[in-house]
Amino acid sequence: MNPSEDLIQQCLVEGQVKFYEYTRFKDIELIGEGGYGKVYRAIFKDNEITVALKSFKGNHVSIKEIVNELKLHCRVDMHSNIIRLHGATKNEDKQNLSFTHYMFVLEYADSGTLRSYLRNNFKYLSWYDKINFALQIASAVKCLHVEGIIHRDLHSNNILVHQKNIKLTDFGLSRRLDEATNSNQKFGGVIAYIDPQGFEGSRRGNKIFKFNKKSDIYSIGILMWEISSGYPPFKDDSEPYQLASLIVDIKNGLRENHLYRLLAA
Ligand SMILES: Nc1ncnc2c1ncn2[C@@H]1O[C@H](COP(=O)(O)OP(=O)(O)OP(=O)(O)O)[C@@H](O)[C@H]1O
Repeated sequence: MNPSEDLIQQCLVEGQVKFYEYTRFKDIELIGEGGYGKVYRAIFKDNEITVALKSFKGNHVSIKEIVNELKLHCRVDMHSNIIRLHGATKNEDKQNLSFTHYMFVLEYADSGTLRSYLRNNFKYLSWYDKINFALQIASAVKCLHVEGIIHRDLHSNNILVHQKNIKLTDFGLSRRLDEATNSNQKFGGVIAYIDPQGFEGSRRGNKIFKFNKKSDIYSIGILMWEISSGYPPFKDDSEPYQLASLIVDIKNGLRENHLYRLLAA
């Protein structure tokens, strides 16, 4: 075992995360790939339950970040709108090894990301459904905040849908509030959802801007706009925004306009 894997091992030994032998899974099939690694659907042989297995690419993510995500996830693993962390497994396939072969074993969400769900189902959603989504997102984020965690990366590709219910996921960028407010933040996340104060560079007046609970609330506001309009924010196919100019425009007060979108539809 390499020394950094000790950190994960420590989480397992301390009983914070349950370990499952890889051989207890079958029908493992790739279903998605994010910036940090691959996601597989698999069946847990003991009870035939479908789960998601999340692996991590080498160089893109440090073991420290994986352990951070594991520990934060454990602290909020009791909310029905937060994807459940069942445990961890270790892929012994030596051909397929990258940085680490540990994988998270997660609850499987059967309807994909909120972004794709809205794209495919928006016309079938009632206002009751949309308000329900908004309430469930707010409730999941409230749970994080009560535990002193800020998510920092809330957007419609980090929110999954299962049986018409919200499942918040991806704590890769999340931090405990005390850590987040005591450290210089690199900002992550998807531009349109990021608290515009984060674009002020590292300084705002004489103060260094720290992402905080209100930053998550801003992202929820953007998500509510998206749920009510059915469009991803600032996505205009006829005139796509350049990233740099979008940042400047948002800094200068640009916001999405719900009425305009409805009329344009
Ligand atoms: N628990 C899950 N159940 C079902 N599908 C999932 C689950 N977790 C992830 N996926 C699918 O796998 C894809 C990749 O997920 P992942 O969290 O690795 O990346 P991402 O959020 O898209 O990107 P990044 O990690 O760079 O922010 C998702 O877009 C989703 O379609």
